[in-house]
Amino acid sequence: MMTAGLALHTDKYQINMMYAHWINGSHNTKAVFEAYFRKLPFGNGYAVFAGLERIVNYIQSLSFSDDDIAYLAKQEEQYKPEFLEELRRFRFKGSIHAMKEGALVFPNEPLIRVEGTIFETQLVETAILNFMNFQTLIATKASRIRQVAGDDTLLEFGTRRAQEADAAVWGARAAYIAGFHATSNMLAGEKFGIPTKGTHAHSWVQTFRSEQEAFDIFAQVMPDQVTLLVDTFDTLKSGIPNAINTAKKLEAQGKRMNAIRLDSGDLAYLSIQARKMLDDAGLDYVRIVASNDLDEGTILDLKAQGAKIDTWGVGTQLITAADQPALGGVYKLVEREVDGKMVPTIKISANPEKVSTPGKKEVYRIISNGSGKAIADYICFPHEEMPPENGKLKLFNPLHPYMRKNVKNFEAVPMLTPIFIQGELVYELPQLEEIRAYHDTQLDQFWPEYLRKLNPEIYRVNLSEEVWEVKQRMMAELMEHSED
Ligand SMILES: Nc1ncnc2c1ncn2[C@@H]1O[C@H](COP(=O)(O)OP(=O)(O)OP(=O)(O)O)[C@@H](O)[C@H]1O
Ligand SMILES: O=P(O)(O)OC[C@H]1O[C@H](OP(=O)(O)OP(=O)(O)O)[C@H](O)[C@@H]1O
Ligand SMILES: O=C(O)c1cccnc1
Repeated sequence: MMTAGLALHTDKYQINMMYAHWINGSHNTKAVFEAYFRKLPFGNGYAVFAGLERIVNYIQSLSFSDDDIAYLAKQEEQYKPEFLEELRRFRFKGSIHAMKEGALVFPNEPLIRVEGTIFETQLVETAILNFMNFQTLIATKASRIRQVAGDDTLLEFGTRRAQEADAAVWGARAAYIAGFHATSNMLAGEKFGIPTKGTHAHSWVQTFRSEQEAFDIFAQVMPDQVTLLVDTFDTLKSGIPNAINTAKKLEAQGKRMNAIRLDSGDLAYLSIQARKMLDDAGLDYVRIVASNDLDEGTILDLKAQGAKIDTWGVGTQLITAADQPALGGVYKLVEREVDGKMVPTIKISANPEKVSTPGKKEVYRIISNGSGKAIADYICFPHEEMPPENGKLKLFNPLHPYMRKNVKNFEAVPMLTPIFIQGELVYELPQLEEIRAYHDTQLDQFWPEYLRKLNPEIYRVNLSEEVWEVKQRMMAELMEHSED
């Protein structure tokens, strides 16, 4: 498990740029970077921001150990010893603003803003993107699964097929933020306080002379918690009848079996049959858990088929975000120091969508006072007054001029929260339950058309006129220069 000692969890080019800045004497030049993604994953209408706690842990313990320095000293770049001494003294002294975990977030808005020297802001790029991209991706995937599952219980079962330990543990946390109810991963339970749940494997049944014996023994050990896996031999002919026998034996002791688990075959048909068999035996309280490569599509389909499943165990498809295994979040320089003053900077691309938006920016969520619902996200410079003095806000999309809207009677909620100010942690990390509750209030702030899984409405993310003008001016200037 990767814990402390993540200073070298960065790409070599960051160290090389730090070195070149140091040689050049420009390493203390101030810089502002913003992290954002350009495209929502899974065709969803929103993403669920996650990763901040890991980022905070990382920044707080960011220092180069003796081993790190020794390793750097061996590189073919032959970094000078004085540079390595500089790294040995290194502490992050910059400022970080970020969305809160559980926030609904949208393309092209800054999710994390990092300010400091070019030296420190460059170093942290790789790890910040790594944590933000993965955890936001899994939280968003979990949110989609939660939508189709309605009020059913969702268990995260992915560890054995996750892309290694960190992904399993932090992925379990991301899934919990977005509405999963428990995880099978005990370390995630211990570390974060996520409720843990477990049934048993086929091997439990296989180690006994009979399925009945296996069920009875397991049920005696933890009677009220027990969930019996019924598909080792024949679900309808042996698994469910044996589970019913066990449940009856428990009843005779005044105890109640929790559930059965189906893990193969036609889960719609089998769950309907199982429900009937359990109900006919007077066991209407015994619930039905299903697992087996479940995903949002299969769950939706199973529900449409009338499956009688109360609890869904979801592993591989969730923890690997199998239908889109990466979120393409980027970290772009938006301001740099020139002669002691901060000036906006832009990155041009042949693809207009990839042109970065210059200048350090704030994000406001514009909430209608009438409906309490979000109207748009509004990106402006920190010096721009929000809400404007006249109380009116012009929302415009210069690429689609017909999409103009004037809003009055709104609240402008600042979305970027101070996390570190000049190296000091100023944010109290919320309890996981608070994050989960915050996520629910976030969902409540959006009309259903933005939340639906299929072909959601595109939520507005608008630039202020000033930001737009600066961007246009800088693009035009660069074009002029390139024509020379
Ligand atoms: N009624 C159903 N409608 C749609 N999908 C289903 C239904 N029942 C099960 N599934 C899904 O179909 C897939 C079936 O997987 P698979 O072909 O491996 O069969 P299996 O029953 O698991 O067989 P095995 O016994 O070999 O494990 C799983 O992803 C499962 O969730
Ligand atoms: O299918 P997933 O969504 O990834 O969910 C987790 C799966 O992992 C287990 O199977 P596995 O064959 O690994 O072990 P078992 O012997 O306990 O069935 C479990 O029975 C589920 O089928
Ligand atoms: O508890 C379970 O049933 C479980 C846990 C992990 C993976 N599959 C199933």
